[in-house]
Amino acid sequence: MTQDNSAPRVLIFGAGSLGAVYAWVLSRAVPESNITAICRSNYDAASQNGFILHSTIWGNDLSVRPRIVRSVSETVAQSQSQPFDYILVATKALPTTPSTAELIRPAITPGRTAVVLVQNGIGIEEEFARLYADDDVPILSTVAYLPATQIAPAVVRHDVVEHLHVGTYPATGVPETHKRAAQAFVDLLTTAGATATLHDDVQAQRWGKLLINGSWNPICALTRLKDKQFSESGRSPGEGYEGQENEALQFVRDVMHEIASIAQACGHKDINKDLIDFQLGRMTKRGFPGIQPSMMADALEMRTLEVDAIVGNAVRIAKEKNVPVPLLRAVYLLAQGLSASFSLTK
Ligand SMILES: NC(=O)C1=CN([C@@H]2O[C@H](COP(=O)(O)OP(=O)(O)OC[C@H]3O[C@@H](n4cnc5c(N)ncnc54)[C@H](OP(=O)(O)O)[C@@H]3O)[C@@H](O)[C@H]2O)C=CC1
Ligand SMILES: CC(C)(CO)C(=O)C(=O)O
Repeated sequence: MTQDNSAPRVLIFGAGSLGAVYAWVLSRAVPESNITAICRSNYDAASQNGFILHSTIWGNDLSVRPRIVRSVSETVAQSQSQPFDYILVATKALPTTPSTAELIRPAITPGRTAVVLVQNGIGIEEEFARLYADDDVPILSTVAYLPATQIAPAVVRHDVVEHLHVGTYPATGVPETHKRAAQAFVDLLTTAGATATLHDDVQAQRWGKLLINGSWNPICALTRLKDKQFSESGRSPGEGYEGQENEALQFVRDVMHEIASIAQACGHKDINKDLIDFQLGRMTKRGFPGIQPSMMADALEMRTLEVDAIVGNAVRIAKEKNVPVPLLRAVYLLAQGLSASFSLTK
């Protein structure tokens, strides 16, 4: 495949559900030959057919054929001196050895490559910021509203919503070139026809999204119910639904309140009751059975759960700030236990 030197070059590390969606999205703004996807379990399928996307927003049977490689070293050897403009990290945010920050480092050209973290959770940027502290590498932290599931190798279903919130990490004290890299990435997605918003400080968006992920993701993973299914499971036989919040939904709301009180203790005053109503409303407006959060997809396949990035880090911050979070702590320990059980039963 010949590359277009006038267009940005993108490396996708973690070409699963979100990685595949963004490969397709970006292919509407840059040639497929400028996009490289590092694949692991879906390598054969992606090499043969590219990625197939079925989306309620963009349509069915959409396909994209980026360059497919197995590893960072393979792509570095192939690309010789041609630097990547963006490395999209769309793996689950898991504590691995070596870390993801270490794994992608050989593909980074300081002064040129921006690292775009497309991952849920809180505090996920720190391993990258620590390792690249002495290098000129913009770290773009992003918050994705994009429910997507890989339903077969390299085949992804996407539903309902698509929006990426983008900002530098950290929000302040970074060179102006890092702020420009964030703007350029938003412009690239907008040119591709996607929805992206630039934020001076994207951490408030992270906490706002954590209301959803810190509650629904582990609750759906633990119960194996989609969000709407769980909320309806709290209704007693014969009990009406409209206008009445049942026990299950009240429980999710209570967990969200604990997450909001941690965010407030960190200075994010907008993570409040109104935002909880809004985030809960996303689910109540949806038709039955609702959506399957990414952690539920992992639980059904008995894969390690992203429980520390999404719940554990928030519980640890709560402890530091003396914020009582008994429900969130219980959810964390149960989800952590479930995740640990997978390696025992495999
Ligand atoms: N799915 C969703 O609806 C949403 C997810 N998110 C967040 O986005 C992030 C990505 O989630 P999602 O797309 O669901 O994740 P998936 O599990 O679908 O995809 C992750 C991909 O990363 C690959 N991968 C992991 N480690 C490596 C490695 N060392 N080398 C090469 N490939 C690797 C996996 O390969 P393998 O299959 O071999 O394990 C898999 O293909 C998460 O932080 C999630 O919380 C945010 C919003 C919505
Ligand atoms: C809840 C959802 C789908 C929102 O986009 C998500 O972030 C996830 O599944 O992890």
